[in-house]
Amino acid sequence: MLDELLALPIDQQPAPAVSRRRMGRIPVVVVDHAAARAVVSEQGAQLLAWQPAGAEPVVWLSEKTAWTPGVAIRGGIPVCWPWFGGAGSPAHGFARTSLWELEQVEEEDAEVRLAFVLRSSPETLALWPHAFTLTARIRIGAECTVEIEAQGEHRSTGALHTYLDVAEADATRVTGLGPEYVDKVHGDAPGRQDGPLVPDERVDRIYTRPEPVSRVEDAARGRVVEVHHRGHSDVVAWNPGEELAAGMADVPDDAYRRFVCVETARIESPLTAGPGRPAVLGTTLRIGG
Ligand SMILES: O=P(O)(O)OC[C@H]1O[C@@H](O)[C@H](O)[C@@H](O)[C@@H]1O
Repeated sequence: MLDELLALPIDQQPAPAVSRRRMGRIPVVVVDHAAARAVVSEQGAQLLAWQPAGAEPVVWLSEKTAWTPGVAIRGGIPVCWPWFGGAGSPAHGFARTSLWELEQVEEEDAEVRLAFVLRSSPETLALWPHAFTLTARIRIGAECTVEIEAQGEHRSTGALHTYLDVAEADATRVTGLGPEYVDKVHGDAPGRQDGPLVPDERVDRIYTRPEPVSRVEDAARGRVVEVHHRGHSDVVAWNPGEELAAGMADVPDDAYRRFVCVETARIESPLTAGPGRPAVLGTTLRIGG
């Protein structure tokens, strides 16, 4: 998928290692730098692919993504804001299906930095009655960071909904999630985590006392990916499992075995922005030892 995106015709070249292209009618920014290759969708300011030099791709992107403007893209790191899940409509907020503005492109020796902005408009005010400026800063290099900063006067929930590519979910262990969770598969029942999470069946959990770093140990590939959380109150672990995945038009039937979502989230404790006090949520992916 990354190679396919990198091969799209170029619309514009804002920096030597950065080009703007189009996947269907969705504009995307392609980074082809010595430190890493990556693709970011201008719809949603959504990282779609990140491959540090010498490594295999780190995030999962569905090959059944529709690439239809206004329809959520399945994979990468969707920015879910200003609400998490079904707290409003559309699910996971409007940020992921809105077209953002590419505001900044900086190319350095070690990384490329992109900034995207989404501002309130009559369309967003009809869905959520608050004026806001939401900035997404994305750093692409040996590590990858996605950070959102919300300005205005409001309370919001949200998540950086990372889909991590794993060779075999059954042989994957996720640690650092903390001892307690709310189990969305079983009617929000409280649960206790003993040892690592192995996503070998449907999982939909909000971990409410997570550690600052989650580790995804992909035993089949012999790789560990660290997810460093910043500004979060919760971490969500999600995999649809076989039955749910079979009913999802944008997920190939067996693909639920090849990803696990580890999401940096603010759910139990909303993000609060005020004058001169923006609210920030960030996630950094790093290949660990
Ligand atoms: O299908 P969507 O809207 O992208 O959501 C995917 C999943 O996202 C997770 O964050 C939620 O906890 C799940 O309940 C949800 O099913």
